[in-house]
Amino acid sequence: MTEQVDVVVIGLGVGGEEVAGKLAEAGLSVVGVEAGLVGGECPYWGCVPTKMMIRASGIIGETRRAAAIAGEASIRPDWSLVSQRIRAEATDSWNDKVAVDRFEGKGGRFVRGRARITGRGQVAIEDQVFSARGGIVVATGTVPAVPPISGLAGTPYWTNREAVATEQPPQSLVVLGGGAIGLELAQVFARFGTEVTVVEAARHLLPAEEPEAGETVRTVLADEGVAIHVGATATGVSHDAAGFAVTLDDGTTLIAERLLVATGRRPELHGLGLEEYGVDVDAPVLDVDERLRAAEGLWAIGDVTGHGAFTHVAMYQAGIAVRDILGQDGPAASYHAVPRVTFTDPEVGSVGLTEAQARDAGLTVRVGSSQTSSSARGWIHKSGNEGLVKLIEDTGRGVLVGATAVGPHGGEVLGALAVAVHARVPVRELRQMIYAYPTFHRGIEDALRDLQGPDV
Ligand SMILES: Cc1cc2nc3c(=O)[nH]c(=O)nc-3n(C[C@H](O)[C@H](O)[C@H](O)COP(=O)(O)OP(=O)(O)OC[C@H]3O[C@@H](n4cnc5c(N)ncnc54)[C@H](O)[C@@H]3O)c2cc1C
Ligand SMILES: NC(=O)c1ccc[n+]([C@@H]2O[C@H](COP(=O)([O-])OP(=O)(O)OC[C@H]3O[C@@H](n4cnc5c(N)ncnc54)[C@H](O)[C@@H]3O)[C@@H](O)[C@H]2O)c1
Repeated sequence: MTEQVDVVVIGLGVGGEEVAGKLAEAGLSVVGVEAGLVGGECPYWGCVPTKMMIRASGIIGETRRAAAIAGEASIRPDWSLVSQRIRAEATDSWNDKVAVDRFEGKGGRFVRGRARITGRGQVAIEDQVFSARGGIVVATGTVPAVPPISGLAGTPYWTNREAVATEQPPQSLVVLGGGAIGLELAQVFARFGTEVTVVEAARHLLPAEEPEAGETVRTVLADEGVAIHVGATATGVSHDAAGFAVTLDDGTTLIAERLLVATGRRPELHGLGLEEYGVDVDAPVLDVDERLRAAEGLWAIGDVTGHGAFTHVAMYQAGIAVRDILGQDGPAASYHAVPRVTFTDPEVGSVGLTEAQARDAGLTVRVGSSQTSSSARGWIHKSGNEGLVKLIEDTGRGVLVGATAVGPHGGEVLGALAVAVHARVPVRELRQMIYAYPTFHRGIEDALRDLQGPDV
């Protein structure tokens, strides 16, 4: 028996849950299908629990900075507080009943299982089949991209999921990948007493960011005792009762109790039945237009679309897809000012293009930067004041096309920069603004002064 409905949403992570809930509230008959937990990666294994871990490790970091400023302080890190908080407050011990009830309370119909498109407008979950006259929304997210390193497959390596669920920090940990996941978790575990080694294949940590950002984080992590290998490739992994041995291309062998693989994430397009819509399932991402349409009657949102694997991008796209499905007007998707924050200490906030990306795009750029430690607030802050602001101006238009804020509250300083890049505020306007004294965001004014050359 095939049931007729308006829309089927495949995957109820942050993006799919938002679309399905909003469409149900608008009065459509909506089926939401989820193979795992409603809410997806962010609340159960991603943003929320990792930021709880970071909140705790941040207190440890600040306590260790106290001596030079406020007096001797000591702290005995207790992981059980973090582990219990993740279970009690973030994940309900990985139970999504509240989220399922919330969706059903909006009038949605929930189906647990793995969905597959079996024809245009048709979705099957085992022997349940739905015909969606209004269309299908794919919001299936990503899975960890595990590199094909000899010996790795079949070992009990961690991804973010095991790292979040662990009830005690390991004695020692090798982190493969110096991106957002790798560095956030490396600093957390190091501050809780784990001996951590990071292995990053690129020349800098956080290679998607400005090199200065990665270098600043590298210095701070190294000072905190994290061993860092950049430009290093793992050539082999083995595991026995004693733990992991990871061999690098320079012959070094790293020994650790645990191995965290944090080498990126990728959409899984196979097995969804997307061929029914002529989609190339070997492509790296599910391509969508500015209305989030992947084909006639098929929408896709969130990480699967490859426009930035962030909760705020999934939510932003959800809003546009909902409007389009409901036939409402509104602005099309634009990605010229996607903000992103890596919540290390110091935080790395950035928006838009890096200097290299702007030059590669053929823009004529001016670059200005300032060091947090040279600002009044950074000097007052003292320990833990490593950071910078870097601005990328397109001189042709006299606007910022990219910016980075590294430092204490770098992700909050980013707010002002995101407005400037998003709204294309002229640089000459930014220079006439008044910046409150003594804030970290006054570093923006210093960096504007550093932009060399005449104003347009
Ligand atoms: C450790 C970590 C930390 C992060 N921290 C941040 C952060 O601080 N800030 C931020 O903005 N982002 C962060 N992210 C990224 C954020 O979690 C993702 O961008 C977000 O979850 C994407 O939402 P989504 O709905 O696209 O996909 P997901 O949340 O991945 O949800 C997709 C859902 O689809 C389901 N699914 C897949 N295939 C099927 C199928 N065939 N049938 C039914 N269901 C299916 C999956 O089970 C899953 O629940 C972090 C990610 C990780 C891993
Ligand atoms: N604060 C946040 O917003 C936040 C936090 C965590 C994750 N995320 C999202 O999740 C996504 C995935 O995170 P991630 O850290 O896994 O990916 P990432 O792409 O940010 O970083 C992966 C890193 O691994 C390196 N790498 C790849 N293969 C390697 C190998 N074989 N050996 C050594 N290094 C290797 C890459 O050069 C890169 O630096 C991020 O891109 C981000 O969008 C966001």
